[in-house]
Amino acid sequence: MSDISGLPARKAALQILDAVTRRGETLDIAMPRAVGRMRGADAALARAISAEVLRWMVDLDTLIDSATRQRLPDDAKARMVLRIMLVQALRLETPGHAVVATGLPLLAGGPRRLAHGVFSALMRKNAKLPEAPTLPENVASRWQAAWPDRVDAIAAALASPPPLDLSLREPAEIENWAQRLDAAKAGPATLRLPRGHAVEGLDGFEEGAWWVQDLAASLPASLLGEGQGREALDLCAAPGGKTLQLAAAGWDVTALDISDRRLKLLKENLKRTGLKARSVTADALKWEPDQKFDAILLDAPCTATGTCRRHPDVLHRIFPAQIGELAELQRALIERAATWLKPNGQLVYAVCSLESEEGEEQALWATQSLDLELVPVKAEELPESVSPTAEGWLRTDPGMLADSGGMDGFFAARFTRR
Ligand SMILES: C[S@@+](CC[C@H](N)C(=O)[O-])C[C@H]1O[C@@H](n2cnc3c(N)ncnc32)[C@H](O)[C@@H]1O
Repeated sequence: MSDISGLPARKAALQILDAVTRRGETLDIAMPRAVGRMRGADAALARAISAEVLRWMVDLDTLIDSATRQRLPDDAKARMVLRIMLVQALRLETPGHAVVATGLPLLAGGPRRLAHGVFSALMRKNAKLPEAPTLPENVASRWQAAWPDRVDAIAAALASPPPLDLSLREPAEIENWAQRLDAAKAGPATLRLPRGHAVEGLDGFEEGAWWVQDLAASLPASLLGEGQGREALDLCAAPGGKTLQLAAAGWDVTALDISDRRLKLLKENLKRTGLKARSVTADALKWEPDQKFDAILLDAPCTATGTCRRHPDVLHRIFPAQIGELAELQRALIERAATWLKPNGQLVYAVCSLESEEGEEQALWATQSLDLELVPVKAEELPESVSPTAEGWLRTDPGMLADSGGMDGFFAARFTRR
């Protein structure tokens, strides 16, 4: 059945969506296994279909339910195939005949007539998706409780994948690189390009003049300022966006991560940019340093719900149990890191999460329970588009900077030892 042109990409999309929604796998883990050695264009199509289904799943289901007399079970294969078919017609501009030709074979031996009927009925009715995706119920209730004034803007930001942000190795060269890349300035060291560029083909890639990093992701490391040769520990460092930033800001960096595979990417990034850092493969819960540090950046493992625009799988595989487990790990990491600071040293704790249990609540706990004192973030340390919170923390969300492409959701707080 794979003789039908375009069918392998749809089969891969079905496999990816199954892995995310049934087994809780990330898009990034499910994707390589599903696409195997598929042509680049097919693999990109499989990812685009999967990501769009994950973004619009609730609204696709509303359409499907409006056209079926008997509600299809949530986990029915026919429902997933219909989501795949509809999203192509409604979001990816795939012609109806191609949608049908590549969709129905996915249901070999199954309810093909039903799927064909539902798809055709919705197309005849000129079915449409809303302007902004509807959040899955559990996500909506969490974010509504945490960000009642921001939740609509966050959902609206989910409608499209984000632009491409580049962090510059030499921020002083920003005007020059903005011109060479025809890019907009998004922050003092960040350039922004429309999405869709092949990164390796861009001017400056080979010479390591920049690396890909969302504007929001570049803010936590910037809170540690210039290193002037002092010692910094980048705890949970790989694949290394923030290690590169710290090294470029003159810190003598030790970059630690538990994952050898991810540290390999960090080393490749160091090589390409010509920046230097020591790398250590270790579990931060067991490792003991033989020195203390002037600065520690703890970009902790988290649910990554702040990256929902590029990783919409988080909308369907993160539940309170995962948030609770990660929050526990984060506390253990903060507790250890706090003991590795030199007197007057600074610790920045950061997560790319929109869950207050991983962000705001951790910062409060750290100042109440550990030997740490908050060093409030000041407005002048941040790009014009971002302000510190009243508490002196940094909080971004995908609905910020909406007119120029948004930004990831991040939380960061800076402490010193009491
Ligand atoms: C949010 S990512 C770090 C991103 C990185 N700071 C950057 O800017 O590219 C979290 C990292 O924590 C690492 N990690 C998870 N548990 C760890 C542990 N117990 N010890 C050390 N690293 C850990 C993961 O391998 C992952 O690379």
